[in-house]
Amino acid sequence: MAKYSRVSGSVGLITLQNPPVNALSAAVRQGIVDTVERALSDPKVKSVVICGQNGIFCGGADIKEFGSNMSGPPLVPMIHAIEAANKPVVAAIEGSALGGGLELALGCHYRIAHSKARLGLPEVTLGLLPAAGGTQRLPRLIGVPAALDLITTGRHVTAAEALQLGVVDQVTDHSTVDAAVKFAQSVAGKPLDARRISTYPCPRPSDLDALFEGVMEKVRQSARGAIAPVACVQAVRAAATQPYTQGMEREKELMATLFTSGQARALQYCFFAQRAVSRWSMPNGARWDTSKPRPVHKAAVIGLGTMGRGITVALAQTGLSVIAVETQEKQLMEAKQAVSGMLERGAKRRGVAPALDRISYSRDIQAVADVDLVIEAVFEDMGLKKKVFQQLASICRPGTFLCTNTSALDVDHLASQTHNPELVVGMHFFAPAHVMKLLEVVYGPRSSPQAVATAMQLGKKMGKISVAVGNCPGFVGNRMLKPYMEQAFFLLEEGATPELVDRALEEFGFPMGVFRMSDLSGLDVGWRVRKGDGLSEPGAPSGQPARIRQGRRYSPLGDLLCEQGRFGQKTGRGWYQYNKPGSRVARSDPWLHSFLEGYRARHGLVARRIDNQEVLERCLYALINEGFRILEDGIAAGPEDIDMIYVFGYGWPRHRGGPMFYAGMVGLGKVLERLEHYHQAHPDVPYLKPCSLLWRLVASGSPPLHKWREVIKKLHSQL
Ligand SMILES: CCCCCCCC/C=C\C=C\CC(=O)SCCNC(=O)CCNC(=O)[C@H](O)C(C)(C)COP(=O)(O)OP(=O)(O)OC[C@H]1O[C@@H](n2cnc3c(N)ncnc32)[C@H](O)[C@@H]1OP(=O)(O)O
Repeated sequence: MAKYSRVSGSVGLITLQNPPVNALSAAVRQGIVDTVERALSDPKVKSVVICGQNGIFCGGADIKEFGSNMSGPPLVPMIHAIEAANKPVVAAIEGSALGGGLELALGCHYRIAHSKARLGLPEVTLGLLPAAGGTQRLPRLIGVPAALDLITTGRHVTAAEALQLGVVDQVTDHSTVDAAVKFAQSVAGKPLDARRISTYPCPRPSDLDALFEGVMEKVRQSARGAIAPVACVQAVRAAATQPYTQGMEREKELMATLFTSGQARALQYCFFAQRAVSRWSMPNGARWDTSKPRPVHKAAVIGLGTMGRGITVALAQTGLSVIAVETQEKQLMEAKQAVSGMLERGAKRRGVAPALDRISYSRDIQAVADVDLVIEAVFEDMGLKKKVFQQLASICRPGTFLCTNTSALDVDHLASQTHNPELVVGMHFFAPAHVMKLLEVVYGPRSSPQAVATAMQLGKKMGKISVAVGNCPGFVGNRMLKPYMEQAFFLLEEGATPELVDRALEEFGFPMGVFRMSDLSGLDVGWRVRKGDGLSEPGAPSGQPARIRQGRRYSPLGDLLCEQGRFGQKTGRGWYQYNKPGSRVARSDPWLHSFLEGYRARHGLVARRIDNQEVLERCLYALINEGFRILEDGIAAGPEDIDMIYVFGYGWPRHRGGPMFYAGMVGLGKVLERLEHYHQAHPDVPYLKPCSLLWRLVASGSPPLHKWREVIKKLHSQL
C-alpha cells in the first residue's frame, strides 16, 4: 500500500503504508509502481517525494514473504523506473531506511534524512545481499572501501555519518517531509542526468586487487563459514570491474544462490526468533502480554567480582541509580577502579559522558534498603548465597525484587530463604556482563509473573536478549553444555586430541572449540561444580571403577588436569599450553598428549581414529538431545528460546540458526538414528539415549520447528 497525494500544488507525495516498518510487501511494491506512474503522468506534478508513514521510511523487503510465493512487482525494475523518471524524485528518510528501503532511496535522485534516522544494508545479516542494485549503486556513490564496509557488515549508520559518506544529500532536525517537499520544489525542472547513480562510473582504487584480497581474507576469517559476506564482496567487485548492467547480472546470480540457501533460512529464522523470545510464557499460563512489569529506577548489586562489576556497568549505562556493595575493603577499591575504567572506555566509544555518578559504593549491605531490585552476584556457593538472601529479606523494603546471578544453583531454594518467594527470580548474566547479549531470566515455581516481567523488561532496557526459562540444574544453557562437554572428554579417552575436537567445532562455526573455551573460562569452574555434585574425587570413590560415577560412564580427565594445577589460561597450562599465565595464544602441548596416552594405557583404552563427523555428531547431537529434554520438561517454552540462548550466549554460529533449528535442518530422523547408533555403542552414557520428545516428533512426521509446540503440548497433556 502506498498513499498518493498532491501537496504544495506541484509535488506528488507518495507515502509507504505497511505498519510497523513499511516493509516492501507485494502490496507496497504495487502501490509504489502505481503511484509513481500516476505522479509522472500528472502534468501538474513537477517533482515527487517518497516517504513512509509513522516516522519510518522503510525497513526493507518484507522478510515474512521470503520463502512464500513471491508475487507482485519485483524491486529492481521498480527502482529503475524511479531512477529513469524525468521528474526529480526525493526520498524523505525518517526512522530507518534499511535494505530494500535504502536501495529504493538510492534509486531516487535526492535523499534527505532526519538527524535521528539510521541507514544501512543489513541483508548480509539475513544471509542475503542487497540485490535491488545496492551492491552496484552504493560503491558508485560512496566509493568501494566504504561500500564494502557497509555491505559486508550490514551495520546501520547515523544520518550524520550517511551525510559524511555521501549517502544522503541533506540532514534536517525538523520535519523531513516538509524539507523534502521544499527541496523537491527547488529542483523541479533541473537536469537529472547527473543524479542517476547507476550511470556513475565506479571509482576504481589503484590497488584494486590488493584491496579486494585483503577484504576477502578479513571477511572469510570473521564469517566463520557464513557465505553471504563472501558473496557481498564478490558483488561489489563486479561493481568495481564491470559495467553497471553486467554488475547487476552478477548481483542477481549471487543472490539466487544465497536466497535459497540453508544459511539464509537460518539467519532469517534468528531474526524472528530473537524477537519471539520476548513474548515469554510460563507453564502456569502467565504470559508477557498479561503480566505488567514494575518500573525499576534504583537497583543494587551485591558482590563485586567479575560478574558483579559487569552487571553494575550494564545497569549504570542503562540510566539506573546503582548501589554497588562489596564487604571486603580491598575488593571494593579494586572494583571501583575497574568499574570506572569500564564505564569510561564504554562512554568514549559511544561518544557520551561516563555514568560514574550513577553508582554509589558501600561495604554495608544495609545500604540497599530502599532500592527497587537487587541482583546478588556473590561467589557461587549456596551457603553464602543463602545468607545473603536471608539478609536481603530483612533489609529491603517490602516489594523489592530479589534476583540472583547464579549460573547453576537452585533459584527456588534461594527464594525459600525469603518471606516473599514470589519476588525472587534468577538473572543469569554471561561474562563479561556489560558486553554479552544474553540474559537467562529464571523463574521458580513461586516466582510471580510480575517479577518475571520486571526482570525481562530490565534485561531489554540493558540491550540484552532476555529469555525466560524454568529452574533446573544449569537452567537451559549450562544444562545443555554438560552432555556436550562430556562427549568431548569421552572422545579424548577414545583417541582424539583437544586440537582435533576444537578444529571440528571451529570449522562448524563456533568461535572457539570446547577445550579452548574451557581453558579461557577456567577448568576449576567445572571442577568445583563436579565436586559439588559428588562426582570429582581423587581416585575412584568407594571401590567404583575410575571411569564410572553414580552408575554411569564418567571421564575424570578434567579433574586430573585440575589436580595438576592446570586451570587453563590463568595458570598458563590447561588443555593447551600458553607462553605465560594469562596469555591467550593456545599452543599444542606435548605433555598433554603423553598424559592422554598414559591415561589410555592405564585404563586399557585403545586409541582409534576419530573424524570430524563423529566429533560433531557426538558433541552436538548429545547437546540437542538435552535440548529436546528441556522442551519435554517445560523448562523452555519453545525451541526458539533454546536457540537464542545458544546463539547469544554460547557462540553457536548464527548462520546455523541454533541447535534446535539445526536439528530440523539435519532432519530429526537422522539425529534420532545417529543418537541411537551412538547409544548402542555407549549404553552407559544416558545423554546419548534419544529422549521421548524426539521419538514423538519423528513419529509425527518430523514437523517443521514452528509446529513443535503442538506436539509438546500433546505430550504434556498425556503425562
Ligand atoms: C531466486 C532468486 C530470488 C531473488 C529474489 C530477490 C528479491 C529480493 C530483493 C531484494 C531484497 C532486499 C532485501 C531486504 O531488504 S531484506 C530486509 C532488510 N531489512 C532489515 O534487515 C531490517 C530489519 N528490521 C530491523 O532491523 C528493525 O525491525 C527496524 C526496522 C530497525 C525497527 O526496529 P524496532 O523498532 O526495534 O522494531 P522490531 O525490530 O521489533 O520490529 C517490529 C516488527 O516489525 C517486524 N519487521 C521488521 N522488519 C521487517 C521486515 N523487513 N520484514 C518483515 N517484518 C519486519 C519485526 O519482525 C517485528 O515484528 P513483531 O512485532 O511481530 O515481532
